[in-house]
Amino acid sequence: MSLKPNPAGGWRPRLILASGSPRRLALLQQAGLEPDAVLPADLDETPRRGEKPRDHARRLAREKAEAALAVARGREELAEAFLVSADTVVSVGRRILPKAEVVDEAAQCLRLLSGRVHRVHTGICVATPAGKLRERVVETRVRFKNLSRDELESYLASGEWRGKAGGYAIQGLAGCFVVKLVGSYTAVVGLPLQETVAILEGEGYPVRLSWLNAV
Ligand SMILES: Cc1cn([C@H]2C[C@H](O)[C@@H](COP(=O)(O)OP(=O)(O)OP(=O)(O)O)O2)c(=O)[nH]c1=O
Repeated sequence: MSLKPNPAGGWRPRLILASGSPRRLALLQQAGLEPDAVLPADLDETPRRGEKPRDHARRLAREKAEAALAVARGREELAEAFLVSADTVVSVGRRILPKAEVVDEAAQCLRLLSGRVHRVHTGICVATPAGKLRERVVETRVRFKNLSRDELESYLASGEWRGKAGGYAIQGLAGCFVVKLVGSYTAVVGLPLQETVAILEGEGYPVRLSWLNAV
């Protein structure tokens, strides 16, 4: 890989985040990584018939990466970049819960999640400057307390569920519902940091270079 000078950071390779999620940007920054470009992909996220939740998360992460790569190819300054995309899916058994857009959807999800264990599958896809795609799905099990009618209504009134897989955001008020979590907290929020950093480092991206000046 031939490195080009990067105005944002010496000679480090360019980094693209293929996501419009502010949580994913914040998580990447938490890992000391500042993307040079943010390229959200607009995809049809409907699950295929019979598609398993983890396969769905893997496929969408890859499709987001491919869509963003097509855009990046047309931009000289993004040549030879690393790219990161992700997709988060909440499931109960084989059932994939929607990304709640209206209050009824969120209410249905939360009634289903109340007092039970569910799974959060976050697919990640890392594209390298050499054109390789590395994929991984991180699975986390989360148990919610029994939600009272009051809790449910207050949560729905907060609006925090909007645009979130399974109709909740663990990093907000819904953190109060979690009895137990086995797996990766950052994967539930939207980007599993340990696994993302491991893939980037394994492919030669100098992740820890940017940690040197972290306070
Ligand atoms: C379960 C859960 C999901 N989420 C969010 C993460 C994702 O943003 C969203 C799931 O939808 P995604 O389709 O994974 O992502 P997105 O549409 O928000 O962004 P993009 O496709 O551009 O990357 O739900 C939380 O923020 N907290 C949670 O606890």
